[in-house]
Amino acid sequence: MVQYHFQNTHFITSAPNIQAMPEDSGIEIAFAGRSNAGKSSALNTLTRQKSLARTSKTPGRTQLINVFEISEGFRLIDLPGYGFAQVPEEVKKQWQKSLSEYLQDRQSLKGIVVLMDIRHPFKDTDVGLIQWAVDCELPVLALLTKSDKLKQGARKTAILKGRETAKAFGGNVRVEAFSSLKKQGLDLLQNTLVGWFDQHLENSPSDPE
Ligand SMILES: Nc1nc2c(ncn2[C@@H]2O[C@H](COP(=O)(O)OP(=O)(O)OP(=O)(O)O)[C@@H](O)[C@H]2O)c(=O)[nH]1
Ligand SMILES: [Mg+2]
Repeated sequence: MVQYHFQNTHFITSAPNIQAMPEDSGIEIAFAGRSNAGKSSALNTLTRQKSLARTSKTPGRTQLINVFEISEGFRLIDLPGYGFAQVPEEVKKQWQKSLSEYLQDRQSLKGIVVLMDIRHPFKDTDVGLIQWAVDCELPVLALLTKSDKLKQGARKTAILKGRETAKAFGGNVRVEAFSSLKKQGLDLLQNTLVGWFDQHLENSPSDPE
């Protein structure tokens, strides 16, 4: 059985496009979501590292495809955030292009964590991304982030509403609350990724050992 030591995750590269990424083999799980949703923070929480992925109060911090490796052949990808208006049009175009190329062409992509602020989840682009992943038969973990920003009652309501929304996608979409600040949902995130990794190892034993 493979042990995944998330705390050993290290930075590999920041790629402007998929050509600049490591060889397309092994298993990759991508963290996607709107700018400022908490993708980089979630990666840091998952890997128990303060500043593995750069976080920022300013939306649009992650403009490149950041590649991290847990161990050989097991990678986590911090994708550029979408949906942030205050970026020059040219820059925006370039990074949306690298994002869609990555999602469409990357063979090693085996699961997507879609992060959405619990206070305003399931915006059009989120919905489009989740539906796309479901259509490609990729499993999706939808994390409602910054759950510490809501009181318990409102948090529960948001989760239930999110799960109701997720039913419409018709695929393997799980919705859970997450807080990097409070470490809420951390075990769930970790266990889900381990499940995805293990499933792919079972299906293709020639993949990484
Ligand atoms: N209260 C609270 N704030 C959070 C949490 N997670 C992230 N934040 C804050 O939200 C802001 C954005 O976080 P990032 O992790 O940089 O967001 P991102 O999705 O990587 O953003 P881009 O790289 O711009 O796409 C930062 O100010 C974080 O401190 C959380 O669980 N709770
Ligand atoms: Mg980021």
